[in-house]
Amino acid sequence: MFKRLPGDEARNLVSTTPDTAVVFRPAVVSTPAILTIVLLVFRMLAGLVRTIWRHPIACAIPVALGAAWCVYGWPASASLLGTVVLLLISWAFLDRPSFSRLVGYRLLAWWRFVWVYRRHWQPVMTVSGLGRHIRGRDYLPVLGKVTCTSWADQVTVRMLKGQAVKDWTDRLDHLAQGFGATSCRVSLVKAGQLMLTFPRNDPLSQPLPALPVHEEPTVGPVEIGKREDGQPWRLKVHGTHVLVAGATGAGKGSIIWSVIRSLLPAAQAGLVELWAVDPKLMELSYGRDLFGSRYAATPEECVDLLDEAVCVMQKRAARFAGLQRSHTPTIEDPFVLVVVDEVAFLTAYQSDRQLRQRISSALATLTTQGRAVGVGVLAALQDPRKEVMNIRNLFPDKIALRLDESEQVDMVLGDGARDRGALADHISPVPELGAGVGYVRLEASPEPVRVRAAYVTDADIHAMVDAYGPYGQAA
Ligand SMILES: Nc1ncnc2c1ncn2[C@@H]1O[C@H](COP(=O)(O)OP(=O)(O)OP(=O)(O)O)[C@@H](O)[C@H]1O
Repeated sequence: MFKRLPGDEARNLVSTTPDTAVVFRPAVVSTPAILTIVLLVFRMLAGLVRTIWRHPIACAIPVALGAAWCVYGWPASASLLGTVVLLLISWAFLDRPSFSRLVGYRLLAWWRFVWVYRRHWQPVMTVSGLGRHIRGRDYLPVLGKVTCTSWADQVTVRMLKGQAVKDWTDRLDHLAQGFGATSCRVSLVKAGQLMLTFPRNDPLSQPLPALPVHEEPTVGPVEIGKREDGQPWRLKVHGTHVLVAGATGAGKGSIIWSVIRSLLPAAQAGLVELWAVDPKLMELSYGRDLFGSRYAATPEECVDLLDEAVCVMQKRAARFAGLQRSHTPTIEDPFVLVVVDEVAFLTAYQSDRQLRQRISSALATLTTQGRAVGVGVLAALQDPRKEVMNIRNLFPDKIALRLDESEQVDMVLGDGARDRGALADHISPVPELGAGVGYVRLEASPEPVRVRAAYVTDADIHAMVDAYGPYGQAA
């Protein structure tokens, strides 16, 4: 691609007569005009066919208007145009979602393609270093299709040969600023092709109220909030263990309470048992009656409760051995969810070494062997460093809420998560804007997804205790 051009040889010439200028004249072969014209006409025709093929309706409208003008005169054409506009406006008023999907977002995508991305493509690529300017020629990544959703623009890009995804993830800020967005995310579509996501607005900027409790008992995945793409955020709790990491005030409580809230009907039906380990004596004590006797606060109580969970797990494992490899919740063998608020109080900050070791080993046993027999752990943690939580990798699912340092993002979500756009250290510390907002990795994709948990208020917890408290007493 970057073959040396004949002109470059001039600099390698050695002249034996220094006073004589070396003049290099490359041979010029003139292309016949007819060939250039044929090529241009062919390109125009190909472009026309491609446009008609891709946008048949958008092309049909100006053709019909033009035909009406020619055949019946301009008044007919103008009234046809007015009718089309009126129909579109009525459609937009009557059925906004279908109008947006079929017309609105397509028009917006076309406009953003022309006005934002194509217009700024060359300067952004060159300045950010993603394009190359070599010997007078620009080599730029190819801008593909632009698709608009309710909250973001998705832009497909063909990378330059030899570029890596990392070249792009290293320049997220350049891309976001260059195209006037607040952030940018990069995902690989297929070899050599990327999708850039530029949010246009933030659908998670408003706190979400607590979600209604569905009467139907379910062990999950349980709905606990909203994803950035507008879909419900469902968290798997049965058959896994979940670690929620977030700085103080990040909203860990909203995830814990949203999970508990959605499991209450199943708990009432006897399919789930909620066990609470609350060393901070703050978060879970608020709905203490929901846990009945399975509530522990002092370090001694906590270790006893965790040991009891290990005991339940081991008894089940002994019964299931050779008979079944996965757990289905039943009244005899309900799903046991051990909720631990601020797990570091029990592991890193516990001064009694013996207790600390017992707690760590109980947690490690539960997280390595519990999920197949229906014992899960949902733990919250402020500081995800290894010194504080050396078993964090035993939790298959992790949620990164607002974190203090950028390095902590990869500690929670795995290597490269921050490069791919999980900017958990950029989440606002203002509770209304950022509490409960975080990033998760869904099973189907390595790309981090931005989410917000619904906020379960103190009044909601009281109402939950009133409605489902008897379950706790009975447990
Ligand atoms: N999902 C949410 N949406 C909106 N606001 C929230 C949400 N979750 C929490 N908040 C607000 O943020 C404040 C702090 O939340 P919370 O106590 O759950 O944080 P935390 O991460 O548990 O902090 P800590 O570790 O200090 O206990 C709450 O008092 C509430 O006002």
